Amino acid sequence: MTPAIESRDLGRRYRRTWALRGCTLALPEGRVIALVGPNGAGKSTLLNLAAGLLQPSEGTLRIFGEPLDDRPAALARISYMAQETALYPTFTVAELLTFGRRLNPGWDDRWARERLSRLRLPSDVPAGRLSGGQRAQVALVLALAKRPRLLLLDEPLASLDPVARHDVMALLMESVAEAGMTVVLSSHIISDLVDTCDWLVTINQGRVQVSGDIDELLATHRLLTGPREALDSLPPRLPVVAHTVNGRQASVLARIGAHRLAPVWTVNEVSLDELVLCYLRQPASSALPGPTSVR
Ligand SMILES: Nc1ncnc2c1ncn2[C@@H]1O[C@H](COP(=O)(O)OP(=O)(O)OP(=O)(O)O)[C@@H](O)[C@H]1O
Repeated sequence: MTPAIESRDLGRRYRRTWALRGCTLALPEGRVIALVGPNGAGKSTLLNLAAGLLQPSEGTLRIFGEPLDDRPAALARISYMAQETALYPTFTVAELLTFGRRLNPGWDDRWARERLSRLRLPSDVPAGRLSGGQRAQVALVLALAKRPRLLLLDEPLASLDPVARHDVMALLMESVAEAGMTVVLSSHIISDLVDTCDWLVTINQGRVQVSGDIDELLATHRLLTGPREALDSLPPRLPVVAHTVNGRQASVLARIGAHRLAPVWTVNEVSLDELVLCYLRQPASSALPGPTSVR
């Protein structure tokens, strides 16, 4: 299957600083993809490149198998909700809908109106007077009404209270189930994404560390605990993501695969939170499967 997003050695720099470098990825279509990384990791840069709002400084990027271009037909397939929810503050919700309808050939006006009224979002109030949560919901409805094949969301939950977070995610998941689109959403809080995403990308200091199916990542990573002397007995080729030594005890997060371990190790499953945290604490660790790994 052609990946939704495919990049090879993609990089973008601002003057001398590389915001993203050596990014080789193949993100499958039809998935809800979590893009996780600390502040300044390069998440927005990658999303802006995928949305066609930034040009690469090096490398290539394909969306649904085609190089990015700015023809209306190509851009119509992509919706992007940027970090600072960019709704024109003086426009009412009704005016924003009209705006969207006029600009987007595939606009689903009936769906958007029905959804806004179900969410009890007022249509005659200027966007600037809505609460942060309401603005996020309106922005998401607008992004979805375009009927995109690829939806890019840059920290859609930032600054929302728990109820608004829940409502925004519920709206998103309902729409994903209806439309079967590909969604990439960034966050630095993995717990927001655990229940919704099925593919994980971690990005750290401008580099992609992990890209993989979440179930598969959880099935292949294990947390090992044992005496510190046993560290020397670990298989030499075992991919170790991180290890810590506390007194006489060692803890190791490793991508186990078919490796056999000495019986001194206690082997436990790892949660997605723990897995992400370990990778993000070790910028040099990588478990990136190659670009051909899409199934
Ligand atoms: N317009 C710009 N000019 C100069 N440097 C920039 C610009 N935009 C981003 N950067 C730098 O590029 C790096 C990656 O930034 P980016 O916004 O992509 O990170 P991020 O992972 O989205 O961070 P956050 O979680 O804080 O939003 C950072 O070091 C940032 O300072």
